[in-house]
Amino acid sequence: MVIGTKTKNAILSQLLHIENLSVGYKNKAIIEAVEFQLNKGEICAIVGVNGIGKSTLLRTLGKLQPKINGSIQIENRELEAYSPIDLAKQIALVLTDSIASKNLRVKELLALGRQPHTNWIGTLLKEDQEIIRETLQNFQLENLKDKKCHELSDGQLQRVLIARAMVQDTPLILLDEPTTHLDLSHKVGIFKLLKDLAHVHKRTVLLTTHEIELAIQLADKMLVLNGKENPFGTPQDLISKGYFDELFPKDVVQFDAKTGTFRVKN
Ligand SMILES: Nc1ncnc2c1ncn2[C@@H]1O[C@H](COP(=O)(O)OP(=O)(O)OP(=O)(O)O)[C@@H](O)[C@H]1O
Repeated sequence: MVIGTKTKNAILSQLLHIENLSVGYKNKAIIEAVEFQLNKGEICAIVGVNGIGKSTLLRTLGKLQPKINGSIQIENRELEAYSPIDLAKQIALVLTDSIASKNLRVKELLALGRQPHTNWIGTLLKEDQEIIRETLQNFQLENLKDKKCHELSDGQLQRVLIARAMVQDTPLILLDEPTTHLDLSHKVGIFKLLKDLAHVHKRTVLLTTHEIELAIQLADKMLVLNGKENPFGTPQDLISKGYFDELFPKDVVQFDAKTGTFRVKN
């Protein structure tokens, strides 16, 4: 079979390919038949009501728990085929609540992010030091670099964790609710930072969030977990097909397709 240039380019730019995926616990599926693809340099938000399975899906994509069925491919290779060290070069995981290392200083946490690229005793080469220095600068963290992580505000800690994902230098970054506990301007700040990682630094960014209105404005693609068809597409595409109208009970909130916002029903 001869593959056309267009198809070849599509395969080359595709990073994540999910087919007929079921995730859950002890072989009991919580979310089924998830299908989507993400290209290099795209940002995608996973949304859905409390308890629908957003974190479970993200953890499965990060290989923190096994899938139940279907296929997860990164760079055309099944997730199961990656060794832990190879996977750490493909995926950076940002899970705010589980940071075990809050006693570390910011610069030490960032240095840990280089681990997949350093030797077994974790010696940082000049190049690693330079990446850390540049990232501290780009994320406006220079004045915080000697602070311990437990001394940071939620917004600062979130920026540090994303910076660590950046120094890990992986094509895919997965984040579980990166804007929880933040005020609106810091939520927007984090979303814009992530959009920058995708569009400027060409990382593929996949996050779970309850900030549907921000995601509509700032994400390239969205996956709406609704427990039925779990639609995936551009925010505009999903709006025009009415998927946000059905997300919450209509007698509580109503979606306004013109403004892309939810209104409280009186
Ligand atoms: N370790 C576990 N064992 C069994 N069931 C679990 C476990 N963790 C979560 N669940 C269940 O899986 C379902 C999905 O949970 P999950 O945390 O993925 O949802 P979510 O969409 O991220 O929710 P939220 O928006 O509230 O954070 C829930 O019914 C939850 O009770």
